[in-house]
Formats: sequence, structure tokens, C-alpha cells
Amino acid sequence: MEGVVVKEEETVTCTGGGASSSSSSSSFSPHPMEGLNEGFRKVDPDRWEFANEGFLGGQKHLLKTIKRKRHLSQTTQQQGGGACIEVGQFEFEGELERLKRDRNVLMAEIVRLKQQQQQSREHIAAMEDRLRSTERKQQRVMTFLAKALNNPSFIEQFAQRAAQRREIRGVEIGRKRRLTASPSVENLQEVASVALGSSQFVDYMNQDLPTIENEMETLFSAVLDNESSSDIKDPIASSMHTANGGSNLDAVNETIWEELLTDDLVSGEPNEVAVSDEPEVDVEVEDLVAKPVDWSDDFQDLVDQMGYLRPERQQRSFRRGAVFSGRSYKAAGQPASCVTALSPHNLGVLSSGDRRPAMATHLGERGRRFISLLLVVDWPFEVNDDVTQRSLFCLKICIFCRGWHPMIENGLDVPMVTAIVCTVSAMLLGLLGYLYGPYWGVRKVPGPPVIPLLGHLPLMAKHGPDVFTVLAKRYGPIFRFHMGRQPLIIVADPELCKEVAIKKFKDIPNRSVPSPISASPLHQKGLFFTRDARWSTMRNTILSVYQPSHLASLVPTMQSFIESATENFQSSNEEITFSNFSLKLATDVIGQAAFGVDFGLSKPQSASDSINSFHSQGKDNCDVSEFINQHIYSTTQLKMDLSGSFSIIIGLLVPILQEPFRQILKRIPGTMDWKVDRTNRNISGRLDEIVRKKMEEKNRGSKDFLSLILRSRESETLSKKVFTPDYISAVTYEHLLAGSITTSFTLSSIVYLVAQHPETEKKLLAEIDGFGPHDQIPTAHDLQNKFPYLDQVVKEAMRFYVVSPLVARETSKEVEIGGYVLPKGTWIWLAPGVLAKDPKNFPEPDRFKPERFDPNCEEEKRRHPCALIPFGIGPRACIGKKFSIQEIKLSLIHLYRKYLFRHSPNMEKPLEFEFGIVLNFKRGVKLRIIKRT
Ligand code: HEM
Repeated sequence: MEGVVVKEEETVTCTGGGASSSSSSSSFSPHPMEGLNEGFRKVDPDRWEFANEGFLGGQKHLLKTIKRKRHLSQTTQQQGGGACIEVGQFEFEGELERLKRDRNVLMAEIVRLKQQQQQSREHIAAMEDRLRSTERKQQRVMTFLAKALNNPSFIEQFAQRAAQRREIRGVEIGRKRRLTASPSVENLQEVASVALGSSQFVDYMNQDLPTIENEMETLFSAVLDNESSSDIKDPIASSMHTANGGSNLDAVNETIWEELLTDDLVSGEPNEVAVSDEPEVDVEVEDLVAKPVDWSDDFQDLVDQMGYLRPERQQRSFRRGAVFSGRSYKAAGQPASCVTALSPHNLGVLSSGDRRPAMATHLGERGRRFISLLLVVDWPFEVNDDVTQRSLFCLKICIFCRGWHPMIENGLDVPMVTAIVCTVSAMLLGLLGYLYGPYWGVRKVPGPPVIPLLGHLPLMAKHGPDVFTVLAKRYGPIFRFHMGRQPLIIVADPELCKEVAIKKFKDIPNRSVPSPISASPLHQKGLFFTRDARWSTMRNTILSVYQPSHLASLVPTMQSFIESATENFQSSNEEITFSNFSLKLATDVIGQAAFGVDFGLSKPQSASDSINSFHSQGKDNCDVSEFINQHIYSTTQLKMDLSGSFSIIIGLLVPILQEPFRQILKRIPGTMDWKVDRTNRNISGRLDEIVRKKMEEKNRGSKDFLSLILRSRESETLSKKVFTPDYISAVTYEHLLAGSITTSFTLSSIVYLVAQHPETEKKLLAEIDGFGPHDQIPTAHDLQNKFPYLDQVVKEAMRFYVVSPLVARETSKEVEIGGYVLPKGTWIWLAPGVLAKDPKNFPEPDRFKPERFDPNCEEEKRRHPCALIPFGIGPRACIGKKFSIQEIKLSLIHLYRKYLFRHSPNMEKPLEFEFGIVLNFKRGVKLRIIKRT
């Protein structure tokens, strides 16, 4: 028992006036150790205290006075004598009795302690369960929120159901809820309307916010405390619980929450309202809670990210999903700064004061829905700190740059957001650079304001080809014109044209390739668009074909075609579309000259205006007419305005997209690109066939253009490399193209203008008739020297209607023109069309006056030599000029020997034009033929 005393001394604390145990473990039952006035006494029904005079609080020195009570038997024994044995026997039994009692008391104490321990264990287990359950519910809340985000009508449905349920619940619950819940149901509807329309958001923000707050707390207390509404340990939760109306309200909340968690609601399916207050609610909630939730997949990233955004010391509890369970977080005594990272209050903070509605306007529907949910979840907090600002910044970026979904999936990853922002910015800058890069180098050149992407194409739509004359008047002889994204430097001064095309030819040797041509590979391999060394080799080779002697030898061929063509004119007063007639004639002539092939288009039996009439002429003619139709279609589709194929239009606006679009569209039947591509492939196939046949021909004496090229190709190794079959086909086709449409246009416009000007007609007829008998065919020399007035008429007509109003060039290095330094790659386009209408060189420019080209005329003498350049200028000037003039003069002489022409009443006035790669008549030139007697 000594040992027991010692133990007591160690554990028992003195309280003064007696001893009292400090804990339940040190509260003793009656003990055998007693001193003077000592022993155990009951201080309350459950507790005993050791009482002794020497056992006083703070008086340690008295402890030694406490002595164990000496029992009589011991004393007697010590005092010696066996006489007392019998008496001692009785005392011993008494002692034994006492010890037994003590043991029983101790046993009872041990049993009680064990029970206490068991209770404590159970209590701890229950707390653990509750903790796990709470965590699972938080996971469910977040899963629910994610689903709700994907369902636009979620809040609306929720609000409706809450209202319905409230009605069904009956008067008592309804009254209790009305105190706190009813207004907030309406508020929820407001939230729903916020999700749907930003204007109502303003109203919503002006609502009674504490009421909303209460409602949200009520709502979320259901999920957080549903199990323990009758056993709330958390004092804050407890007070909230009481405030919200006790257990009835809990039942309502649980039901509401049950609905919230129901998949039907979050998946958007309208759901019958389940009218039940009873256990099924609990069962379902329990079921839901019991289901394993894939926390990490859906939200761990987001939660982690939230943790990242908060101060380090709070991270652990944050990771447990505190973002959406603000109240319990607060209850844990933690500062709420991180929890409020996404709170509406801070949305307000970020957007400084009352810009919340504005922000809601910009968030888009998903963003607004999300914020509505944040209002629901996170309303009670109000903290304003750096972390919040930062997280909201990221949030805002996510909303604007990525939408909500990726953020929810991937978390608020600041480096990633930064990377996205940088990438988007870089792309925007790249786009701007691409769109405005070409402009930047030439920005100093004057020009009208530019419409992004369209450039000045609307101006072209408004003024037609005359747009350059209009702009030259306003901006001077050198100005900027944006063909979509591409700026052109338009040079509208004879001296500057000379500088560009002749003096600085070395720096500006090539043509830029406009959008319509880059859409047509068939047109790219001709002389026109080849560049640098390849161009000079090709040009030198081809030039031999245009030697005067060779041209002179072509006169009889040309004459025979012209005579044959005019046999079509059957009777006087016949009305024809002269432009079609001239096109057939020019195509036949160039076909014979270029390929040595007689297309037979202008022969008498093909007298119909329409080339299609050849379909009735047997297979050969059908083939030819098909070929020519395709050639005309292919050429006329090459538009410089916005009326071409889609890929050409795209090429004008964003050139880099032209080829991808062409590649796609040419595979889609019915599109213009598809038709153009099919046509071009047919033409190429036919040309390849013609070239192949020519190559196989034994008779190499033919004087056509193709045979000449093939011959020169055999004799020179260089040109053999340059003139590969595909280039031969392209150049030959180019002759067909350049030689037909341009010549035909010029011929038609001369006849049209002469018909309009009787004086000119009279003088012209006089000159032609004065040449000699009508069957006398003029030679090449005659044509050059014996028809001066005809010369003047042709020139004036070419001035009046310039078939090629723009002549393209491109700088191959930095060059200065007209005081402006133009970077390499600048598109400089000469404007013969503007020059031709410049009153400085051509007084009364809109008057048709061939005499202005009389060599003896003052105007002619004063005129700048480069004022009229319909065939271009410099080393890249038209290679077919003489050929074309010879053909035009020969045709006119023959026509005016036999016929006169008058405007048809069916023709529009003034003439309308299309602006393709060259100018063309919109509806053709319609004339009446009058036979001369
Ligand atoms: C009235 C008829 C014609 C007119 C108005 C005309 C107009 C022009 C113009 C303005 C150029 C650009 C010149 C430059 O860039 O400086 C050109 C080039 C050219 N023309 Fe013509 N042309 C006509 C007839 C012809 C004929 C009949 C042929 C062929 C037989 C032809 C073949 C060419 C070729 C191959 C080029 C490119 C020259 C090169 O880049 O080296 N042209 N033409």
C-alpha cells in the first residue's frame, strides 16, 4: 500500500483546505490510507477527496507528517506478547473486510473507466465518419457545380422546383421558410435571369444581398449538416441552424439539396417534383453520398490551383475543397481570403466598384452562369487581398481566352494562361503584321484611307476602271491603292513611268503576280509572269518570231482570215455583236500564227454570233469551239474586283489563304473554282496534245510561232532547258490569250468610236479608198507608212479605251521613285489608263479626236513620248505590238472598203466595262452593218 501512497503523492494536486484531483483519472474512491481527521470524503456524488491535516495545498513540508494509520494488531505485535493473539485475530479479519471493500470499490472504478474509454472511442469514430461524410458531400457539391455549369437552364429549373416544393410543403414550413427562404427563391430566379441576360444582372446586384446570403447559407447548411441537424457541435453552424428554423427547415433543405444533387436536374431533364418529406430523401442522399466520387478527375486540378493561389500556411485545408464550403472553412477558424478568391464581392473588387454588371455583360453565358453559382456558393465572405486579385485576374483571363470548361478541367494554371495569352497575342500580332506589313513600307506614299482587308476595292466597285483617274486627281502622280490587303504604288506620270520601266529596269525587272493569275497555274508559265533570267532567255528566243520579215510574211494569212470572216456579213442593216466577231477573227489569226492551227471560228459557215453554234458543225468544230469557249471562260474569270471565283476574292483580301482555298474549292463540284480548274486542265491537256503533235511533225518548215520556238529549242541548249514542254504549252497559250482578247477589244472599240464620229469615218474612208483598188492587199510596209490617218484613229481609240489600264511591276530591291523609298517587293503599277486621260498631254481627254496624233499637230509635238503606252514600255513592253497593229490595220482596211457600221439601238450608252486581267465589254459592242455601194 506504500506504493499506492507514493503514487498518490505524484498525481494528486493540492487545492488548499484539502486535496482535490485535477482530473477524473486522479479522483479516488475511499482509500485505506488515512491520517488525523483524515480519510476519503465525498465532495460530490461522483468524487472523493483525500483529507488529511498534512495534505494542504502549497504546504509541502506538512506532507511528512502524514502517517499511515497503525492498526492495533501491528502495534501489539511490535510491542511484544502473544497474549493478544486472539484479539489480533479479530482485528485481522476486520482489516481483511476493509481490504475487500476497497478492492470492490477499485473494481467498480476500473469498470467505469473502461466504459468511459469505450464511449470516447465511439465518439471519435463517429466524428471520423462525420468528417468523411462531409468531405464526400463537398465532392458531390463540386461535381454538381460542374454539371450545373454545363446546363444552361439549371438555375431556372432549380428555382422553379424550390418554389413548387415550397407550395406543396404546407403552410407551416412555408411560413418558416418565408422568413428566410422565399425572397431568396425569387433571388435565385434573378440569378437565373442573370445567367440568361446581363441587363437583369444589374437589378440582381441591387437586391437585398443579406437576404440572398441567408438563403444560400440555408441551402448549403443542408448539405453540410444534414446528418447532424440534431447534434450540431459547431457553434457557428449551430447558431445558423437555429436561425434558419430548426429541424423542419433542415428537412426542407435536405430535400432541396437532394434535388440539387439529382442528375436529372443538372443534366437538364425536366423532372417531376417528388412530393415526399420522408425517409426516401435520406435514403437518396445517403445513396449519393455513399457513391464513390471521382474527385481527382473532375476537380483536383481546380482545387490544387485554388491552393496554389492561397497563402502557403492554409493550403492543406484548402485542398479539402474549402473553395465551395465557405462556412465550414470559416468555422475552422481559418482566414477566408482564399475561399473568397472567386466570391462575387471580389468580382466587384476586381472590376472596381460598380462595374460588376459590365463584367457580367462581357463574360458570356457560361461565365455568367458560373458567377451565379459562385453567388450561391460563396456569398458570405468578404476579403480583399492580393491573392484574390490575382486569382480573379486569372479567372477573368480564363473566361475571355479559354471559356470555363477548360479551366474547370485543367485548373487555373497561371503559366498556361500566360502562354495562351501570349500565343493569342502573338497570333494577333502576326495577323496584323501580315495584313499591314506590306502597307508599313509604303505608308508614306499618299492614298485614301484603307478599309481593313478590303483596302480600296469598294472604291473600285464605285468608280470602275476610272477609279485610278479619280485618285490621281486627288493624290497626285504617285499614290497608294490597296487591292484588298496588297498595296499597289500607282504611277500615273509619263516621266515616272519611264523611270520605273526603263531607267530603273534593273531594279524593277519583273511583274508582280496579281491574285487572279496566282489562282491560275496555266497562266503563270508564260512570258508575262516568268522572272529574271528565265524571262530574258525566253524573251530573246521569242523575239526572233517577231522579226519584221516574219511579220510581213504573215500578212497574206491574216488577209485570208479577214476576208473569210467578212463573208459572214450577209445583208445590209444586219445587226451583229461586233466584239464576238472580232474575237473569233483574232483567235483564228493568232491560232494560225501561234500554232499553225486553223480554228475555223470566223469561217462563213460559222456565221452565228455565238461561238456555241459550232456545236452543229461536226466533231472537229465541236472540239475547237469547246476549246475556245473554255479559253474565253478561263480568261474572263480572272477578275480584279470582287466578282471572281471565291479563291480569287480571298486572294485579293488575304493572299496567303488563296492557294489553300483553291485546293479545297476546286474539289467541290459546282463551285467557280471547280469549273475554272476543270477548264484549265482541259485547255492544258489540249495544248500539250498540240505541242506533242508539233514535236512529232516531220515538216519543220512551218512558220507558225510554235514551230519556230521548237526549232530554236533544238538549236540552242540554253533554250532547251528553259523551254521545257510545259513552258512551251504555256507560252503558246499565252499568245492565244494575249493576241485574241486585246486585239479584238481594240478592233471593236475603233469601229464603235468611228461609227460614233462621222467626220472621222469620212476622213478614214477617204484615206482607205485613196490607197488603191479594193482588191489591192497592202503590204506590211504599206500598212506602216501609207495610212497615217488610220494610224491616228487607232492611237486615239487605244487612248480612249485603254485595254490594259494597269501595267504591273515589282521591285527586286529597295528603290526610290518619285521621292519615295520603296522597299524590295513593292508592287509598282504603271497606269496607262490614267496617262491617257491626262489633260496635260491630251487636252479635252474625253473627246475622240484622232487628229491630236497628227505629227504636225502642236499637241503631238508637245506631248511626252511616254504619255500613250497602251502596249507598255521598256524591255518588258508588249512583244506582240507590231503583230497586233498589223492585224488591226489590215482588218480595218478590209472592213471599211466594204462596209460601214452604225450603233445598234440595243446597245447600252455609255459602254460598260468589266475589269479583268484586261478590260472587256460588259455586254459586247452591238452594231448594224451597212454595205457600201
Ligand atoms: C492591241 C493589242 C495588245 C495590247 C494592247 C497589248 C498590251 C500589252 C501590254 C500593256 C503588255 C505589258 C507591257 C509591259 O509590261 O510593259 C503586254 C505584254 C505582252 N504582250 Fe501584249 N498586247 C497586245 C497584243 C498582243 C499580241 C497580239 C501578243 C502576241 C502575239 C501579245 C503578247 C504579249 C506578251 C507575250 C507580253 C509579255 C511581254 C513580256 O513580259 O516580256 N500582245 N501586252
